[in-house]
Amino acid sequence: TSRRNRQPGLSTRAIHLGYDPATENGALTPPIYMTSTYAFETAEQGSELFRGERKGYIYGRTKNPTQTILEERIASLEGGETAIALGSGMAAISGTMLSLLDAGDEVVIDHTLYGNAYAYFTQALPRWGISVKLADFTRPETLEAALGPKTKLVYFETPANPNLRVIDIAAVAAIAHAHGAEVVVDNTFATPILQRPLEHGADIVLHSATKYIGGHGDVLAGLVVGRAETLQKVRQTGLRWVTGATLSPFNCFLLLRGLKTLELRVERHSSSAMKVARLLEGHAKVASVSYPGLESFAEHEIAKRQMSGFGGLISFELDGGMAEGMALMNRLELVTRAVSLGDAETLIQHPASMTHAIYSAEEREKHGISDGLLRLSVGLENVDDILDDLERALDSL
Ligand SMILES: C/C=C(/N=C/c1c(COP(=O)(O)O)cnc(C)c1O)C(=O)O
Repeated sequence: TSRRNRQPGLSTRAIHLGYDPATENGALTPPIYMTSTYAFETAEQGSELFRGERKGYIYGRTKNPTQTILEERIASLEGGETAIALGSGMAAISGTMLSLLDAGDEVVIDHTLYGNAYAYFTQALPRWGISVKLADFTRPETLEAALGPKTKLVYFETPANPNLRVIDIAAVAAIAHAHGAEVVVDNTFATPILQRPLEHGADIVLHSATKYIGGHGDVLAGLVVGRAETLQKVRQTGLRWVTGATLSPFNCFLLLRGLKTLELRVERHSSSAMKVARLLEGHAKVASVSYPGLESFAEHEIAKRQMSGFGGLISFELDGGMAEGMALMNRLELVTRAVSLGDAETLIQHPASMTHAIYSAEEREKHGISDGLLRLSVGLENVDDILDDLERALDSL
């Protein structure tokens, strides 16, 4: 397309969209509005704001000018109408579900989710009369079978935490929409740089912005993107009085800062992860490697079609299973033993006893989360240093 009518790129929008320094004394970076409440010029204007007859700010729990810029930017990057920032990824999930679901509703979830998301759906929602069914979303026929007349929405992650399973968003959306169910996708692992679920038919996309979007291991946050009408419900109920899980203006500033380099960082995470995956795939001590960029990866074809890169997460297992996996983790010197992901630091963790310990052993077995599985978040260090640390530790086993 000619230069004139092309939409600005992802990084250009992440750096500039929704903020004009001229409106803030020329300040190049958006001010942090550290205020919990806003003065009304007149009593009538206050009442009009509450009635929604006037645009403006009332109170920090649901809106803040720094937060507004962040919400406009992430909505643009994901290709959605509007977005909401919340206090964590779990707040984004619970704020959305508790706004959209009522007792008696059903949801269908993929069987591989982040541990606490899995617990939320299988242990929390049923307490409020919302029934949850599981299906293997990589096999659409099992999803079809799980959908019923009361299914309000389907929920999944792709790539999924922790084994990187890739799900065909468009295929799932076609089946869900045929049954009148909405599609909610957790896009934490890929980020809008590598995939935009709304473009494939999803209705809502959400993030643990704690990860790649913050990108520096220094903020916990969640983001939800979708149609204005749906998100209004999430803001006015899920955020405002169901969870009250407000994100601080300072943390909105940290996410705005992270967004500026998101594309750059995701490209580096991905290129380094490809090299690390190749090293692991070729090492005698490694029994299996799951990385969407490997030809050997089960859903490599879908990943190639659906994603513009393969991300920074790798999961793998050693011949010696869990015991050898724990030994490997303890012998690493640069790679850091820690949960979370998407940080500048390369992190390694053991899902079965850490992020997915909340699954029962049989659930883990059934859902492809083996006891020996390790999950590696490849960071931004010079890749040769990451490779050397892994190879030296592996060779020493
Ligand atoms: C320690 C946390 C990890 N993950 C979290 C997470 C959340 C929940 O996001 P908050 O942690 O509440 O921001 C939501 N969605 C996905 C795909 C996630 O991986 C972890 O796996 O290492």
